[in-house]
Amino acid sequence: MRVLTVTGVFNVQHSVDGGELVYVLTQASRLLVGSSLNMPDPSPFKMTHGRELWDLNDHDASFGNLFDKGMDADSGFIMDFVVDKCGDVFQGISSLVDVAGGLGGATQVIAKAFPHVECSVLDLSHVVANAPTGTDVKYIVGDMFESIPPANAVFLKECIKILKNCKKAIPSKEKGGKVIILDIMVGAGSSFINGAERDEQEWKNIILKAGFSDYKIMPVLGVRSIIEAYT
Ligand SMILES: C[S@@+](CC[C@H](N)C(=O)[O-])C[C@H]1O[C@@H](n2cnc3c(N)ncnc32)[C@H](O)[C@@H]1O
Repeated sequence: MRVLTVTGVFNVQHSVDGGELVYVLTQASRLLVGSSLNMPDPSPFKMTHGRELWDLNDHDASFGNLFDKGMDADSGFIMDFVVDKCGDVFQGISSLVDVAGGLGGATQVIAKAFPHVECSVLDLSHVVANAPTGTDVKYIVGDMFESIPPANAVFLKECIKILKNCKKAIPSKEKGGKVIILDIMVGAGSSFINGAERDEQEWKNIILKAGFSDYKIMPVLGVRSIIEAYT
C-alpha cells in the first residue's frame, strides 16, 4: 500500500477518530475501479488463465516467452541507471552469477560495462533454452532452491526468497564477496516484493536473519534501489 500511495494510486488519511490510517482512491485510481472494490479469490489472473503466473510461464511457451522478454527489457532499461549511478558495486568483482536472471537483460549490461567480470545467469531450462547465444554471458540451467554456483558476487533482481542459498555461494566481505539485490524501494527506504512492502528495518531483519552481517542501500531510479549484503 505504501508503494501505491507514493506512486499516486491511493491517498492516506487518518480516520475521523484519529485511529488507523485509511487509504482512499485518487482521481487516477478511480479510473481503474469498476462497480465493486471487492477483489475476488482466486486472483483475477488465475480466473483468466486457470493458473497462477509462475505456473503458466512453464506451461504456455508463448506466454512464458512474452513474460521473459518483458523482464529482459525492464532489466536492460534499469541496469543502465544502475551502472551509471552505482557502478562501484561491480568494481573489484571477478565473477558474478545472476540468480533467476531470465534471459540475462541485466547481466548482459553488467558484462558489457565490466568486461573483466566473468558473468553467468542461472535459470530454469525452458528459459535458458531461449537465451541469446554468442555473448560473453554464460547461461546455466539449475534450480536456485537446490544450489547456486559459487561466484564472487551473487546478483538478484526481484527475487529474494533464496538469500540463504546465495550466502553459501559467495566468499567473505574481506575477500570481496557480496549479494547485490536490485529491487523496489520507496520513500525513506521501504520496498515492495510480490505484494509485500518492506521498509529499511524489515530489509535489515531479512538480511540479518539470512545470516549476513552487514548491508548497504543505494537508491538508483524512482522506486528502485541497490542493496548490498555481506557475510
Ligand atoms: C520475475 S523473473 C526475474 C527475471 C530477471 N531476474 C529479471 O528481473 O529480468 C523470475 C525468474 O525466476 C526464474 N525462476 C523461477 N523459479 C526458479 C528456480 N527454482 N530456479 C531458477 N530460476 C527460477 C524464472 O524462470 C524467471 O526467469
